[in-house]
This record gives sequence, C-alpha cells and structure tokens, in this order.
Amino acid sequence: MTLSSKLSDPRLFRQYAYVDGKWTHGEGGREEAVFDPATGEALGHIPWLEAHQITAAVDAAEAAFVHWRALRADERCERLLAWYDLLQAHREDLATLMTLEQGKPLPDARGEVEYGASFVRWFAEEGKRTFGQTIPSPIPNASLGTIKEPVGIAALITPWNFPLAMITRKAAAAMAAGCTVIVKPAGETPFSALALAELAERAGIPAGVFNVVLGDPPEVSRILCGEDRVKALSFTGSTRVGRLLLEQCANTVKRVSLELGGNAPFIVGPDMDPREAAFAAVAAKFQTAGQDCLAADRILVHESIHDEFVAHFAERMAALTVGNGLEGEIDLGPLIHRQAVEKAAAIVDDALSKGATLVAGDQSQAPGENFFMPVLLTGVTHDMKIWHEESFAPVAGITAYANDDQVIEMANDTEYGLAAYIYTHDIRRIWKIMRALEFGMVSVNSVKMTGPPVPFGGVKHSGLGREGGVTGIDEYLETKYYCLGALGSVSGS
Ligand SMILES: NC(=O)c1ccc[n+]([C@@H]2O[C@H](COP(=O)([O-])OP(=O)(O)OC[C@H]3O[C@@H](n4cnc5c(N)ncnc54)[C@H](O)[C@@H]3O)[C@@H](O)[C@H]2O)c1
Ligand SMILES: N[C@@H](CC=O)C(=O)O
Repeated sequence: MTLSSKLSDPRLFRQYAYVDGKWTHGEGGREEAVFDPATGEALGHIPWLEAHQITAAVDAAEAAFVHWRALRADERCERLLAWYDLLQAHREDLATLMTLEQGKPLPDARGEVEYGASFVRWFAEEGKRTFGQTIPSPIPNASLGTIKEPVGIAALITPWNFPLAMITRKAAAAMAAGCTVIVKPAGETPFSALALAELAERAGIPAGVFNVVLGDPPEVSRILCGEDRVKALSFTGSTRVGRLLLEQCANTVKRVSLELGGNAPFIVGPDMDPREAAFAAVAAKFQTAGQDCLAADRILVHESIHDEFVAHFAERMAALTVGNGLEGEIDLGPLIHRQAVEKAAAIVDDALSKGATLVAGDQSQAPGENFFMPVLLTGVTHDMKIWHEESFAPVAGITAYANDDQVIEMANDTEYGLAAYIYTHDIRRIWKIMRALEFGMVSVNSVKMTGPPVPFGGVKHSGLGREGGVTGIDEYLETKYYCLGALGSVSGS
C-alpha cells in the first residue's frame, strides 16, 4: 500500500523540493530515502538539490520579498489565515504523514498539527501589531520615531521530532513580519514540510514566499549561512549543530535565533502526593517517546517520599503501551532511527556501570528494531551521561535530594537551560526555586507549558531568543529610527 493511498488528498504527499512556487527535482541526481521508523520500510524519496539550486531559492525569496513586504499587514494576515484553515481542514492527512515519517502516535500527531496551526493563526494577527513609537524630541523643530521593518529573507532549519510545528512557529512569524522564508527540514521528516508548502500555495501565498529546500545538511547550511542576502537564520535542533550554524553566520552578521537542546530537571517537593507527582513525571518524561526538548531528563525527588514515588512511577510506566503510532491506544512510538536506539542503550549502560539501579525496562519486549522500551533508573548521579546529556529517549533517571538548596544546585548542574518542572504546593518553595533555576521556562505543577502566547526558549546552551508570544515576531523585524528635522516650530515637540 503506497503512502498516497493512505491519504484522502494524495497531492499532499510530495517528493520534490518547493522553490519559487515550483516542485523541483535535484539536478545532480542525488536523492535520499525516507523511512517509516516503525516498520523500516521506505516511504518515498526526496531529491538533494545542487548548490546552484539552493542559490536559486535565495533568488526566488529575494524577488518575492519586494512584493510580499509591500502588502499591508491585513493582506498578509488574510493569506496566513487561509493557510491556517487549510491546515485544520487537512489535519488527518497531515497527522498520518507525520506518524508515518516521524513515528509519533496518531493522536499526538493530530495534536502537533493543531499546535503548529495555532502559531499560524497567532502570528497572522501579531503581524498587525508591529507597532513603532513616536519619541518626544530633544532636537528643536524635529519629530522622532521608530518603524518596524522586515529583515528580509529568513533561513529556517528545523528538526525531525516536531516536523510541522517547529516550521510554522518560525515561518508564520517571519511571513507575518513581511519576510520570505527558505525552510530546510530534517531529512528524516521532509513530507510534513512539503505538505505545508502545498497548502501554502493553495492558500494564495505567492511563489517565492515559502520555499522548502532539501539536500545535504552541512552543504545547504554553508550556502544559506554564507549568503549575505539571507538576513536571518532561525534554527531548532541540537546544541551541537546550533553552535556550528552560529559560527557559519558570523561572516554575514545575520540575525540568529537558536532553539536548542534541553535537559529538564523535574523537582518533586516533600509536600507532594507521591502518586500524583509520579504520574505527572511519567507524562513529562515519555512525551514524544522522550524525543522532546521539554522531556524530564533528571527527576529529583525529596528523600522523604522517594521510595513511594519510585513505586508509583514504575506502576504508571508499566502501563505505557509501545508500538506503531498508526495503531490505536499507543503511548510511545518508535525512536527516529537505529542510532537513537543505540544512543539510548549507551546512556543506560553508562548509568548502570556507574552504580545506577535498573528498576524496570526490558528491551527484549521491544516490537521492532527502532523501538526502545521505557526504562526506569534510580540512584543517578552527576558523573553519569544521563545527568549531563540530553537522552532524547524514554529513559527516566530518578535520584533523591535532602533540601531546597541542594536540589537547586542539582537542577542547575547542566550546560542546558531550556525548561524545568517544579511540583510542590508550597508557595515560598515555588518562588525560591523558580527564581534560582537557570532555565528559560519553568512549569509549576503542570506538564503542559507551551502554546502560541508563550515566549518559548532557553538560556545557557539551550539557545538564543524566543519563539512565539509577543516577542517572537521581533526575531524577523528591524527597528528603524527616524528624525524629521527642520519642521518649523511645532507645539509639543
Ligand atoms: N528548543 C526547542 O524548541 C527544540 C524543539 C525541538 C527539538 N529541539 C532539539 O532538536 C534536537 C533533535 O532534533 P534533530 O536530531 O533533528 O537535531 P539536529 O541538530 O541533528 O538537526 C536539526 C536540523 O539541522 C540539520 N543538520 C544536522 N546536522 C547539520 C550540520 N552539520 N550542518 C547543518 N545542518 C545540520 C538537520 O538536517 C536538521 O534539519 C534535540 O536536541 C532537541 O532538544 C529543540
Ligand atoms: N515540545 C516542544 C518541542 C521540542 O521538542 C514544543 O512544544 O515546542
């Protein structure tokens, strides 16, 4: 059964790049297979564009920028809202495409389509609020002020774990600001990006405004980062690659926003109900099969409730179902590829070799070579990989702590600073710990913490800038100051 036959609208399944409003082959004959991580079967192929074709995408985005920026904000808003409506109308097909290429269970994929679409709607409206300022002038007979203007072409390089929402969270903001975009999705999950392009075209978004290029990642980024005409780079992905891209953008002094890796602590206070906290921790750990920048990587439990918490955590974890995301009632799909499984196994082996205890996790039960059964470790310590590395896998590491000062030090003991969780009902403890944590986002007594109004982003090695919220569009805007002199005497200036 072909992938197209699984869609009610087969034209959403595209196996070409999308440049200047045209579906584009690679002229060098290079291509890459895309696999269903659950079955290992090839879903299709995508071309790798040649260097001159990436440059042609910049040419197209440059030409389109002139007209796109000239539209009124409400005209851009109309087209973005049309795109939003089409994302909603095709949610089922988009979710099916996503589950097939990324592996997440269908309900999670539907949720991501909704999540991704919500950024399009949010920024469609935000684009009408790019207000400037008037400034009381210290200069005689002059009027001063500022105007917000689009930076120009934005290159957007995105990951495979949220293959649709990580694109729309960037592209919608950039396009609402009046910018044109060149998206380079992850090779593991290109079809969600290409379906976005198909629906952008149907929404009346002009050729050259939303482009999707495909190719060898280092080669593509070297071209886009080295292009002086590309004025902004927004990257979501690993800290390792984020560092590379930041360096590559230095010569052209681009606006750079980075959404990088996470290593979230999940802190449980002594006043918490152990069962309630444990069930929340399972949800925070195993979301997206642990392949989530917000996944709870280090679970820090007050010593007074540690053993009860571990028992409830193990009970809830044992009830999780692992399988093909297209099947019903699945909690965890596969990891994205075999290397991810091997990395997860290495993190577990490293922890055990350094004294951790394996409470649960039997890989012999895995239903396929890309699956990794949930693992629960206790006694995790500072010297283990699981403490410092983003596991990006369904591996939970729990350890006990004695007091608030100690848990703050433990939580901050990482180069990452994206998200952290605190579970306690003591308001003084909440305020003390939240203020002391070195993280961009802190969620108290809630696993769910994101959405379009949220300034999403991290500190330390988890990134630069914020996406979403009322500041996300600023990543794609310049502030131009003007001084209108020799106006003759005007009152109040
Ligand atoms: N902070 C956030 O909002 C957020 C959201 C989702 C994922 N992430 C992070 O993304 C990572 C998982 O995604 P991933 O595996 O796709 O990340 P990755 O860094 O391997 O790849 C991300 C993108 O960069 C490209 N890329 C890879 N190597 C490159 C290179 N050498 N030069 C240029 N481009 C290159 C990939 O093709 C992909 O498009 C995790 O670290 C996760 O925490 C962060
Ligand atoms: N779950 C995150 C994506 C990171 O992996 C989000 O909500 O943006």
